Amino acid sequence: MSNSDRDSAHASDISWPLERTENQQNGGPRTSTPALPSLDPSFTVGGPKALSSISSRAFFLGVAFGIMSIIAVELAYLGTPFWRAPCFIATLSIFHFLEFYTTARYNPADAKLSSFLLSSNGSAYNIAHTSALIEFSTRQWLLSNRRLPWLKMPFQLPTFLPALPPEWYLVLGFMLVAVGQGVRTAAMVEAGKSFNHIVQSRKRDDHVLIKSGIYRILRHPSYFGFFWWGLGTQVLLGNHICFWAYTAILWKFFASRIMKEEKFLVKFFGQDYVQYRERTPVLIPFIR
Ligand SMILES: C[S@@+](CC[C@H](N)C(=O)[O-])C[C@H]1O[C@@H](n2cnc3c(N)ncnc32)[C@H](O)[C@@H]1O
Repeated sequence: MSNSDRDSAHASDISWPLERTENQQNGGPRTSTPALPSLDPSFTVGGPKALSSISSRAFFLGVAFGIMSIIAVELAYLGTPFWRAPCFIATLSIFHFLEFYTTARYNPADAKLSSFLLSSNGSAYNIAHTSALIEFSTRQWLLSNRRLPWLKMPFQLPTFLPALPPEWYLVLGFMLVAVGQGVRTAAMVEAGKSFNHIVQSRKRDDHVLIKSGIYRILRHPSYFGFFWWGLGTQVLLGNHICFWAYTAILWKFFASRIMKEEKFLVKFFGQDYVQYRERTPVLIPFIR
């Protein structure tokens, strides 16, 4: 068989249905394509793994990250501290994208729409981030009005209004956000199939005790990461009220979650977990 014969034989294998019909009408070779395997309904519209919804959320987060980063850089260039607000939204976009991406890459069987943690975090989560933006914007607006006396203020400015935090505070904020995000992602990578956004009350066959990588240093690295990331965002914004509110709410949430989670881990892994717990810290203040 010459090269051109081989090419035309191959071409007929992948021909479209219309061409195949013409082939058959002309008495050409009969070809048939195997039927497509039926699609798991969870991947279709409305399902928990709907591919269209997953792609649109990833697109939305990418666009939000891009636009917010450009605005933040522009505002910083213009010398206004308002750049911190779009920077905060950009860090949120990265966080939510990485929650899904890391699950899809290292624990694909568990990857679903809710892995973005966009709507499954409850109203407290949304209220917290909205409050952070409100506190920041209000304070910045009041401060900028104080610097522009020709702007008529509708009320007397409070004299206790805190000024913007110093530069080193900003560096600390960036470091907390970067370290927190890095540690959380590293934990999800290391734990792989054993990582689940929902605390498991029954041991799955593929659930193994992870004591390696970042888990060698920290007992709950993904919680450690989220705790310090959350506080870092408030340091970055220079928020005073939300910083303490985030500290209290996150601390209470993780203290109770760790206690509940460890009861199950002791049930799953027995002495192995008890010994691991003894020698590995959490590094969230006052959680042993
Ligand atoms: C959201 S993940 C958080 C994991 C861990 N607490 C952390 O902060 O990195 C929750 C799931 O991880 C599992 N898990 C927690 N620590 C684990 C470990 N060292 N090895 C294996 N599974 C673990 C729990 O059983 C639970 O189902």
